[in-house]
Amino acid sequence: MGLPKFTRPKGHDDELCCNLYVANCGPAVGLTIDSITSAFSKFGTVKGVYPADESGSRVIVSYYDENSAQSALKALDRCPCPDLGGRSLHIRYSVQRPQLQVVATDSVEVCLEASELNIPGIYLIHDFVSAQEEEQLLAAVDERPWHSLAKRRVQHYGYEFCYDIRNVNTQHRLGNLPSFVDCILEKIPVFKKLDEAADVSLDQLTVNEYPTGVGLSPHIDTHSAFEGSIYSLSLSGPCIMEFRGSDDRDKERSNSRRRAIYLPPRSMLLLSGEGRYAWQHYIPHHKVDKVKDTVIRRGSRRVSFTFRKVRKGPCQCDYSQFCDSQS
Ligand SMILES: O=C(O)CCC(=O)C(=O)O
Ligand SMILES: [Fe+2]
Repeated sequence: MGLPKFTRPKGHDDELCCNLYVANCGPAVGLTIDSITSAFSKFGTVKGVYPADESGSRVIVSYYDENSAQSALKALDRCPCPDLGGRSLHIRYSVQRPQLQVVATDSVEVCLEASELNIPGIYLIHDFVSAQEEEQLLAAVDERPWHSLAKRRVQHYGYEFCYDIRNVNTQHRLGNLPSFVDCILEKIPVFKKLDEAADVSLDQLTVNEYPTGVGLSPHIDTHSAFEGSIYSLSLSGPCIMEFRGSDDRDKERSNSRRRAIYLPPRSMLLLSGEGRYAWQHYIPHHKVDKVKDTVIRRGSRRVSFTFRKVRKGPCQCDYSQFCDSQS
């Protein structure tokens, strides 16, 4: 049986419940599960004693009855416990995390191909760069200075992207895109076969480095900042990218407007048309992703190269409700 996952109760600290989080208690401090069970059984029938984490010195004592838990907490918290070698325990209430429910309602089938997504304008090409090119691209960015944001690091080329205004300062050009991305830019025109209208002359690059488990909040890239084609190359580690149809305010229906795609390293994603202008994209903050029936661990980092073309005039897209140029 898997380990039950417990957390602190949401409400007031002294709200009654059946489970106690007991610190300074467990095999790592010389107390067996049997001796802990026996000591806590004085206050009522113990349903189970489980490790609270990997430390070996914190356990969850679970009773059938709240009153038993309350009595144990009152008697044993911060008092030397004679049945446990005089050890002083630190005890709080704890509730079981509704984990299965979260997974069930929160998960969305992850597609492997963009065509399965059913979002117009989204395309994915696997193995867009070779393993050797991937290595060279990573080495090139690692030789250059990173700029640290709260949870990830970035580099900007061509134009700087300003996160506070979610836009670029078109008056301040940093220069040409660096020559180490030539091997990518040369191949970009193959997207024309998938999307005739794809922009292939790109002048802005943001490199993002995400540590394991770090994702990206839902957003639509500002319409007035960039033209209609946004390319994102994934390197080093995989992730999933989710999409949310942003006009859907009805929570009941929101699942039908949520889609997800698996982005393996070396794949190139194109967001264009409706997928670029009218769907939010984001990367869930997960350390592992469930893709079909396989659990895939995110690597120690994912590095993405996002190529865009800075817009010089107002956006005139057909999605005015999402367009900052038209509102
Ligand atoms: O990391 C990525 O693949 C996406 C980055 C992104 O959406 C952005 O910078 O706007
Ligand atoms: Fe984006």
